[in-house]
Amino acid sequence: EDEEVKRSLVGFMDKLAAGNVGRDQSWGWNKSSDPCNDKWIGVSCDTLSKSVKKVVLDELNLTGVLDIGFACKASSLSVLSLHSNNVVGSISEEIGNCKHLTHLYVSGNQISGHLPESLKQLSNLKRFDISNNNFSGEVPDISQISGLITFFAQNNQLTGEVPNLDFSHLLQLNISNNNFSGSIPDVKGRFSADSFSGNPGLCGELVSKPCPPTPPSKRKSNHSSIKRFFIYSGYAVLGLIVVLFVAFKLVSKMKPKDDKEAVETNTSRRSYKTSTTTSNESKIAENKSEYSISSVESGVALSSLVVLTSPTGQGLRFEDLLRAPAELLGKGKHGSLYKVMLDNGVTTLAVKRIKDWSVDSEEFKRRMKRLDQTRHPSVLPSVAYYCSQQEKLLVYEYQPNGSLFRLLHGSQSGQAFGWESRLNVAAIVGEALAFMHEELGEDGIAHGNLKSTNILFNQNMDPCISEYGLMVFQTQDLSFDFQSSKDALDHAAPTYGSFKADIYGFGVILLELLTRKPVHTNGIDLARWVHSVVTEEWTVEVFDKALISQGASEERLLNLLQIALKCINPNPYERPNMNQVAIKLPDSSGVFYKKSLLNAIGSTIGEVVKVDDNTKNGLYPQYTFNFRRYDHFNEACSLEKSNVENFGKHILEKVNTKKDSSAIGKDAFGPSRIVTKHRKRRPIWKDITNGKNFENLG
Ligand SMILES: Nc1ncnc2c1ncn2[C@@H]1O[C@H](COP(=O)(O)OP(=O)(O)OP(=O)(O)O)[C@@H](O)[C@H]1O
Repeated sequence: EDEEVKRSLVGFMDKLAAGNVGRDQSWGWNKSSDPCNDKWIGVSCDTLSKSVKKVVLDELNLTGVLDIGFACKASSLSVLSLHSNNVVGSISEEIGNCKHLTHLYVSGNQISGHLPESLKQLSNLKRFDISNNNFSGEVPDISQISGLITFFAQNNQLTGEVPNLDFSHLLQLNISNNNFSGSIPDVKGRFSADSFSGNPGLCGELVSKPCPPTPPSKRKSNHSSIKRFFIYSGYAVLGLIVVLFVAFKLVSKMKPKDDKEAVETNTSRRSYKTSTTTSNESKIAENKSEYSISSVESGVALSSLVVLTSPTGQGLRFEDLLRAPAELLGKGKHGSLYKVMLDNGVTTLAVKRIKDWSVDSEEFKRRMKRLDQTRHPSVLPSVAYYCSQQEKLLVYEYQPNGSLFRLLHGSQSGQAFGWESRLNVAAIVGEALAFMHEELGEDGIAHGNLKSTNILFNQNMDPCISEYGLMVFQTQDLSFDFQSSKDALDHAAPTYGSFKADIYGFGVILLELLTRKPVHTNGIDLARWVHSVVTEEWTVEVFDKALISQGASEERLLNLLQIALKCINPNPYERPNMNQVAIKLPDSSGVFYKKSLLNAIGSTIGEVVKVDDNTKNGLYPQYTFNFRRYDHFNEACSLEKSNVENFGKHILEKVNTKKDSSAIGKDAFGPSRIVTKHRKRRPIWKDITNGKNFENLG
């Protein structure tokens, strides 16, 4: 780091740790050493630029004063985390200098004062947690930070209206126990009353407290329109009741006949039965398929397919599934998996049939509902499910590019799966898992069966976690390394074991990425093998030789190995939680950022006409663009590198060498705009999930 930054950081720590008896030499943070080369405690650096990227000083009993100004002298700082210390002071306007900040975590301290206006300038901010402090005053308008996904500010003394946030993109919100007042805005059905409770001045439907009527002066002008509105609504409601009544009568008359026809037309293939258990109304409400079906195995009439909110499932009926040809993809420990191509010739689904499910039907339905509400772009959502006493079926979108297991250990395992790609998989999966654990911690829903066959690649070769929440961890499933802690876990809540088993599973995935060795070979367990090699100080031996020959830095390999070893600690109580793991992983947002920027450039200047998916060979995809705006310039430009900025320059060079500026037109972008215009805009989850729809970015 450069001298000035180093001095500021030392100043930052001196203030923060003032009077901290626990601080010793081993922490670093002094002028005679370097934060990156000498590994100051809590500091992570960018390996190329050797500049400070993350400062994580959680639970260190720090009791001094926070001086953000000093910290933000490290201009590439992306994560600042001071969870659970006893730090005082305030967040000053100088935080605006932390332009690259993506995560700000200061919860559980004694920080007070107003939030600075310059927060608005943190356009890269994704997660913001100031909960459990003494902040007061109003929250500045940060609605422009569209990449913000977490906003936690509970248990402070904040006042004014509910912060103006981009609710359609925010994934986590908690502003409970403050002094906010006024009406709760439309949160797009994404948050419940819990996010707002403990603010006596708040009103609105969500907190079941009607807002006071608008003052008479305002009301008067609206009076006649309100009156008219009520009169017409009255008529409308009356009309609707009549229509529903008639429809109900008609449907109940026609229904037995319809079902009979259905049974008759389908008996040649499978046997269908009408449901006598559910009323028509509840069928509509639960979005169930039209037909109920007898169990595939036993022929007993049971409940029907429940279609969830994912767009792929809309209109899906059980009979569509049964009519379609199914190909058995594999039989795992917990059931079989079928690839099902629907009649429409477009939709391909993967149907998991679970046997011996240890959870009762009610619990299963509760899980499915919670999982449907908890979306992350890198977690494959279930499209629909079927639940009977005898069996459960889970429907997912089919993912065409196989699993991480196949990529690492499949038949073409000779092919390159580069270091950067492996780091990206680790980062994306780690962040997604941390998100799910945080969201579903209270519901006790962990993945339960995390392994490389459950990490799938979608059509863009982005990894996603599949089958989240389907299994409940049982101590008899413990692998060798768990045995020593079996007793301890037997006495802990089962859900605790599930979350800790996920951490273990993630650690094993990291080991697979680092070693390219399967989890079990000839009776040898990968985790045990790595442990034994590391304790005998043959550490370098564990790494995949291909990584070393590709020039992966030993330091980064060792860092990732350290994380993996913590995750597979035989004692589950000593394993970190997923948030602690994710924060240590390389930053995955860069991956999303590059991808969406590519798409942004594409949609602005032309069309992506071809994508060569080289990812299987360990390369980035190659995009070929046709320029829309520059008609005379109708050549394609391709990009082989991951480096988007070079790509921007490359396009501009081409445009500029044409020297025919009149043909480019008035609205052509100036040289810096293609790159910088989109640079400020971080991708939002929706952009990432729907890779083709990037118009808004333009
Ligand atoms: N949605 C999907 N799209 C494409 N392939 C999938 C999908 N889900 C699973 N697969 C693949 O199908 C194969 C069989 O899956 P299955 O879940 O039955 O096996 P498993 O994960 O090895 O075992 P289990 O989950 O029962 O412990 C695996 O190789 C898996 O990667």
